[in-house]
Amino acid sequence: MLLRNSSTIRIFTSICRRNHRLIDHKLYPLHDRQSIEYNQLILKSRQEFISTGCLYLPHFLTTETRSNILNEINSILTNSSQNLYNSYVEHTENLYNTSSPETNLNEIESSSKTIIAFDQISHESLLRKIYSWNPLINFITDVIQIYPNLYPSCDDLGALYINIYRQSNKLSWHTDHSHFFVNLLLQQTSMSNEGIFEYKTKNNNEIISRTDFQAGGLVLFNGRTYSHRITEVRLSKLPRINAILTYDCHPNHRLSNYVLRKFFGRTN
Ligand SMILES: O=C(O)CCC(=O)C(=O)O
Ligand SMILES: [Fe+2]
Repeated sequence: MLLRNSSTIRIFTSICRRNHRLIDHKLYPLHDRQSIEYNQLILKSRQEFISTGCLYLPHFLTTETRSNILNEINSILTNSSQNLYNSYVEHTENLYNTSSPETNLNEIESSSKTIIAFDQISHESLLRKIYSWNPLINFITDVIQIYPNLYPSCDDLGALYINIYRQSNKLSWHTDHSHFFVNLLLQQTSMSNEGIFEYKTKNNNEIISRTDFQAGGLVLFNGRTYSHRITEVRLSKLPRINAILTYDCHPNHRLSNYVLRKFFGRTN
């Protein structure tokens, strides 16, 4: 019995250890929630998130993890590109609003990108491992401190998805429903002023342009309070690629059919 228990613990520890090696665990000791280093990281991260609405953790993924994930994505792109959804959305500043007859045409923006939905990402994918890795969920819970618990979404399409911004793609100014989104930066464009994440400060006086963002970083952003956008990719042959990880305070979170149709072009 003792033997079985200790071998179960060994297997469990080795799975956890393998997962924490996917990220730069020396810089970000998410696996060691009791440590002083972890608590210092929470204090610093929370301060950045609360004061600016944007927490940026550079070099979050190891170079190897990022390149393996990009290989996974390239194989999805070559094997199923005709099944991927090229989303084109017209929207007001609130991305999720149904446009009403009263909407002034000048207020309408448009956005376009290619999306790889959750059900198109393989079950063995490293992205899925990172998405459901409990230390990451605990870390986000500890930084945000709005909800006692966060859970991976149950949505078959929107739980975890990949955005690809190619030439002429962009995401116009908008705010989100959710208090936060988690964004893994996987590839930046080859042009320093294209496919850039920008947001407005609270009183909309200033636009912050995050030209410092690099592939491999993790971003936690308060998209409900701060209007944000991705600038157009014009000349870059290299698309901007990023993954959105959706967590919610309810364990049974799903997107509405309206949102699914709008963003994924289908409901299942
Ligand atoms: O693709 C991005 O980096 C931003 C995504 C975003 O703002 C959104 O999906 O609401
Ligand atoms: Fe957004």
